[in-house]
Amino acid sequence: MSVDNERRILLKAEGISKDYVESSVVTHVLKGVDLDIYTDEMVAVIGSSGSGKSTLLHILGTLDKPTRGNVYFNGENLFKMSGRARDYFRNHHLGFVYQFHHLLSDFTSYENVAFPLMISGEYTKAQIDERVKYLLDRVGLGHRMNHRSSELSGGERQRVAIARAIANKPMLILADEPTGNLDFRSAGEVFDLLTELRAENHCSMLVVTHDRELAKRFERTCEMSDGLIKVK
Ligand SMILES: Nc1ncnc2c1ncn2[C@@H]1O[C@H](COP(=O)(O)OP(=O)(O)OP(=O)(O)O)[C@@H](O)[C@H]1O
Repeated sequence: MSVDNERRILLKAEGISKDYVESSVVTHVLKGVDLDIYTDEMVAVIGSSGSGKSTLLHILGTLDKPTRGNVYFNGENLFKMSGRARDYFRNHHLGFVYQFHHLLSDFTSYENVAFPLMISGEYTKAQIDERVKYLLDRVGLGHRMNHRSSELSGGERQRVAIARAIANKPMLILADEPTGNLDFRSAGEVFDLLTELRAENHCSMLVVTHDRELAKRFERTCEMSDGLIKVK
């Protein structure tokens, strides 16, 4: 393996804590999580319901701020950036997949995948058209391009959501129970697709899940419990 192909740390989370305060009651959800994600790797964070997996994913994805601790991406402290720089970072380098697809239901598959490319402002209309059609074909939905997401099955919606997450060629995909809402067969197909596209794009992927069977399919699994990651 040449030096260029060696894995290096892409994302480093250090001492991440998150407290929620409601009616003067403080809940310490995360209590100092440390986590490294390397380039071109797939990691699962497993933990029971309420252990703080989604909270951690939101913080790593800069959708929420930690109470204490830092997140570095390629060595840069994400929470020391300006809000605008963080938005740019999120739009250009991260892809998100959620349990409930989060597609815009009145828009077509084509439009849902095209939006992140249009927002980035870095592609011509012809480039967007080529990429969207390629991705929808790749996830097996070339024939559903002009269907609204409300007209698709759960598995099909999740495949559109994967195409959308990968559209901008992100360096890291963050997925929150990406197969949690699907039956056994669709879940397997969606997971296979996610792993194939991740490998083709050489990006990293962090999946949070409570599904131990799913977690077995990862190169590396971390266990979240009592607000900490116990096994790295
Ligand atoms: N905005 C909030 N305000 C107050 N408490 C919150 C908030 N968001 C999450 N929590 C609490 O933080 C804890 C962790 O929630 P989180 O959604 O991160 O867990 P999870 O491991 O992803 O659970 P699940 O697998 O059920 O989705 C829960 O006890 C939840 O009630």
